[in-house]
Amino acid sequence: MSELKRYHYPHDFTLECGVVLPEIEIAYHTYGTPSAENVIWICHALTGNSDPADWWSGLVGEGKLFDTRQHFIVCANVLGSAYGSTNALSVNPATGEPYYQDFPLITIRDIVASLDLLREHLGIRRIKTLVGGSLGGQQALEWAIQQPKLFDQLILIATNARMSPWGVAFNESQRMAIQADQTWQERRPDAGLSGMKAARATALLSYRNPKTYDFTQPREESAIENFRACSYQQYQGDKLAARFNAFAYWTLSKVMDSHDVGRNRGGAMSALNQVKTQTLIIGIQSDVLFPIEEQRFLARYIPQAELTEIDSLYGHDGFLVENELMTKTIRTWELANQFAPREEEELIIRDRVRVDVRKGFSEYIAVENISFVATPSTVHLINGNRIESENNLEKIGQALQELYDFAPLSPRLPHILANTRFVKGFDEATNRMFFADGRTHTLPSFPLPVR
Ligand SMILES: CC(=O)SCCNC(=O)CCNC(=O)[C@H](O)C(C)(C)COP(=O)(O)OP(=O)(O)OC[C@H]1O[C@@H](n2cnc3c(N)ncnc32)[C@H](O)[C@@H]1OP(=O)(O)O
Ligand SMILES: N[C@@H](CCO)C(=O)O
Repeated sequence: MSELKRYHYPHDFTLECGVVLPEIEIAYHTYGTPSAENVIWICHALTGNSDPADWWSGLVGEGKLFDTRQHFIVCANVLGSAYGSTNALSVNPATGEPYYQDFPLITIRDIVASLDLLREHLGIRRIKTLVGGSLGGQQALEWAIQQPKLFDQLILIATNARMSPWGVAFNESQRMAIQADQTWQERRPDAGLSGMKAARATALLSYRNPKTYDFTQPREESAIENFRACSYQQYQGDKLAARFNAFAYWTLSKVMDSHDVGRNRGGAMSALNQVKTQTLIIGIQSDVLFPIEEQRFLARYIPQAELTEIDSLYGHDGFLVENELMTKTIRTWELANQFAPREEEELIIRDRVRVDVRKGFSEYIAVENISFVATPSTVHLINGNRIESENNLEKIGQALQELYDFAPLSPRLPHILANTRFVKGFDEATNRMFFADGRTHTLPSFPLPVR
């Protein structure tokens, strides 16, 4: 657990829309002790808060991917949100009353400006990893464009370079639900709350997909009304209403709409090209709100980007739910990053890795069993066996996991694995690996115990 902290910035804060907030407050959490090299900055999504150990508990905590014992983890609540930073319910110093409907238009760039103020306040000069999903990814991307030298690693999950017309339309439909609430123009904290419930229920349709509902809300055989899916939608509206407000929902949906990294920068491609950080992009194939094409677009135009596409029953919300998959994907990428190739190698290796081997390599980590993938259709095992396949590495991985006990693997294995992207050859007789730079490494021979 970590306490909510507050940073008060007592100066004019000029928003992109031209409005000046006379002061702002940023609510934030930190975990761990800072050093020059251990800062991880997490950006939260639409209804998240500044405590990632709360909403991303599968990834943030002791011994987890973002290990609070090793890293200094920072997360700030975004301007306009309901969780402590300046928002529509804050008192407007000019009037002595809450802003309510007068709260101005906020953009991702405004949020990033506030994050950067907090960074300076905390004395952070270098951020090892900047990570965010959805609206969090939009912030992370914008920040990495503005300050390409500040970050070592950038992880963008289920996000995009600019909000699509489809996404804007979803948000507008949700705002229409809020507007239809007769209380919406009233100046009180719970104005528009019923409308927000309908908005959340609508949003759920974009965070999930038909398969999610088939699986989690199956139709009752004999029912002719009051289906499971109905009470689920109602419940989700109520659940958000218990922790959020319509003003914050309205503000942040507009933040999302205005997101376009290409604005006043000659377009998105040119903006993405300004990212100089090693970047991992994770897309969810079943995401209907931030479709996979949007992450492919990011990967195409961010110079040092890797794209991993994952499958999740949960669609867009997969980034909040698929902890194991996220952990494995990010760990794999981080390991490989420790051995960045020289530029001329990069061309050759990346081509091969991207198209063929890389997928296998990722799967290796995911299933913790394949020593390396020599060709797209041949998997070499640590015990010297070999499996031929039609490049269906996932199936092989599953089969292997059922067959072998991988517990006794060498502690040096991660190092070896990280090098596999440079492997040029493997001699099965001697267990020797030949690297692109001429080095060799002999794998320990451990006949793995068969389960
Ligand atoms: C821990 C926190 O509250 S974090 C607070 C900050 N929130 C955030 O950061 C936002 C990010 N989080 C989210 O958006 C969500 O929490 C997610 C996506 C991670 C998970 O969504 P959830 O709503 O928890 O999961 P899911 O869609 O499976 O719904 C489960 C809930 O619906 C209820 N439910 C499921 N089916 C039905 C149904 N047919 N009728 C009524 N209720 C139903 C379940 O009982 C469960 O209730 P509970 O949350 O009170 O335990
Ligand atoms: N479930 C997420 C959706 C937006 O990414 C949230 O409520 O923040």
